[in-house]
Amino acid sequence: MEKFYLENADVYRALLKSLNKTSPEPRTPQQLATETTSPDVVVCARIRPLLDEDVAAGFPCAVFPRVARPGIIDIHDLYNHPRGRPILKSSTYQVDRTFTSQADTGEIYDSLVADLVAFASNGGVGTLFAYGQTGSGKTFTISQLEQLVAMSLMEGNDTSQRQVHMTIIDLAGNSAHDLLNSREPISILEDSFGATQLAGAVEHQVRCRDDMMELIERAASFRRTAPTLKNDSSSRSHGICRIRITNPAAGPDSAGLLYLIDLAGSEAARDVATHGADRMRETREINMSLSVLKDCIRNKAELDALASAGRGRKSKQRKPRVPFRQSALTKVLKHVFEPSVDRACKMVVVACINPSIADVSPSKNTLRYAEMLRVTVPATSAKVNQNHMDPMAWTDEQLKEWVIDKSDACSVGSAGVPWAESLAQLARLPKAEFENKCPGMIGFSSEQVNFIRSKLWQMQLDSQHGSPGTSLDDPAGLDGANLRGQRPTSRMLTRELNDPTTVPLRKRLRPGMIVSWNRSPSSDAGASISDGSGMALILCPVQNLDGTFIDGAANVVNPTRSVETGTQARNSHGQGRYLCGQLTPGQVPESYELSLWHQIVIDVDVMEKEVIMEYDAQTRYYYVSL
Ligand SMILES: Nc1ncnc2c1ncn2[C@@H]1O[C@H](COP(=O)(O)OP(=O)(O)OP(=O)(O)O)[C@@H](O)[C@H]1O
Repeated sequence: MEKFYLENADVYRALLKSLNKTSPEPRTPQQLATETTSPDVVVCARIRPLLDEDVAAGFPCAVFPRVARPGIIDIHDLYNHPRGRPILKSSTYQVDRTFTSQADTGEIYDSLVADLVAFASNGGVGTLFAYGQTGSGKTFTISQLEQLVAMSLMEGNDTSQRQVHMTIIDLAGNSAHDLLNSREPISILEDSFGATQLAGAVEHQVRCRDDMMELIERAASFRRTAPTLKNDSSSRSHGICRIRITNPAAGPDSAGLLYLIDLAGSEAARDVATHGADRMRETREINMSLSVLKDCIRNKAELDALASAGRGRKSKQRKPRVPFRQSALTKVLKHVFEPSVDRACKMVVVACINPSIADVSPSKNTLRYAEMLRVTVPATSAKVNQNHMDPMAWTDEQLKEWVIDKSDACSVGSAGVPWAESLAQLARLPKAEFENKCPGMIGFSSEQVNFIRSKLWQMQLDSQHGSPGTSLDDPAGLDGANLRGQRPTSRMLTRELNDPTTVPLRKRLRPGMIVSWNRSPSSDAGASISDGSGMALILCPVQNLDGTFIDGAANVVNPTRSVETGTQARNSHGQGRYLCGQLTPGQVPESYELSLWHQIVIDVDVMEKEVIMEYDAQTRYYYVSL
């Protein structure tokens, strides 16, 4: 085939010239107007330049990214027509971003990886995969990105506060080796807590950029020498660099992970032809692990999209399964793929392409694989879901409008809203990153940022649980006044910060809401409950109770009488009274414990306001967040 390409190189160039004038618009994968690609998985292609040896061999370039349509790539192959002159066979592929042969690795870093680093620094899990055939530039890309990551991680402003640990391994089939420890074999095990452990791998703490560079270089030298030791294993193994970033000041929950992965690639047909049985088995194993990886990336993105749309629990739609246990590679990446681990994850896939016509076939395979990783999810648009109360259903424009309205009092115009993320992404950011993004970029105080975040979640929860204040006829609900063009003044914003809702409390009461309440001095209810916290979690309206029952203070509760106020209920159905669980002060300052066994009936008349609290899984206490 190579001989055919070389003999017909001039014919090929002439055909390309005529194609520019007459070729029809190539077909691109269709996407419905109501769909979008997953915001958490970005798939891009990097086309490396033709190397000197490619040029010397005389193979022309066959891969052409479209200038006017970023993300679309044409591959023009030369087909040996049995009855006449060779003809062009063109195929078109679509990815999210294309980096042409002129783009340097810094451009990839700035547009895709810098975000992942910030994300991991704030407690998220960021993963970058480089994929492509042998010689397409995976190692070139990953090693330069590792150096740029080292520079940005170790030269940032807050290096004194964070701790960075690094592990680099390579994985061939089921056998793994520590590249920072003389290729010592390691095991991939699941511990009794279900976490994947790289047993035997040494995790190195890095304190400065030089430390990190030295480790990167050490790992690279072990990969580089491997081909002579182990039959070209550099291209037949997955190279995994794991960077764990912790910030002791922010607590154990703040630990983030950044994975930079140089995937074993598909091989050119000319290389496969000379393979023996062992090498063919290796190739099969690689293909299997890449196929499992594809399923994991796709299904995880679909699961996340379902969760973002708030349909995870209710929908009867079959939930995609993430088969991460089916290969050693995805087992190592359990943090990324396990659905039960509700960690925010972002992925970037760089498909590396060799542009030479001699390699069109593997280049097409790489781009086909890249296209399969682009997951189409329902667009979070108002057209798809008309529930205005659910911020997850807003378009980016609606989110920005809402934030601009909120930020009016801070003199920030539309240009000041910098988020590239959709709300679905934004709301799922780790809290620290959400806060990092907001105040620095749009001039909000930390109190205002907290308010915005709490409010977004409050609105989303309201919309899912169908709270009394939510209706399509009254989309204003909690915030309609501001969304409908009435610009908030700083006084309004301050008032909202104190009282986060503009709809009366009694209209918004719902199970799960925490309220503060004022116990009347005449009340005997709760007398036996030590030190009432003045806060309670609403369980259900009293009228939902069946007959009388005994509360936590041994009072007999009758749906028609109020235990708390001791007065007759406003009507015979017991409306206006709620069975609540008490929140009592915890051991840690400013923490509260939910005591469900301390149940009490509270009249709405003595409820003061909603309190937004956050649950901390480590201490098992609630903390007031607003
Ligand atoms: N963007 C680029 N600009 C210049 N040279 C490049 C670029 N990408 C790759 N190269 C060169 O191409 C050659 C092959 O690249 P590299 O070793 O990174 O490929 P690979 O896909 O990792 O291969 P393998 O799978 O065999 O490890 C190297 O000589 C590298 O310097």
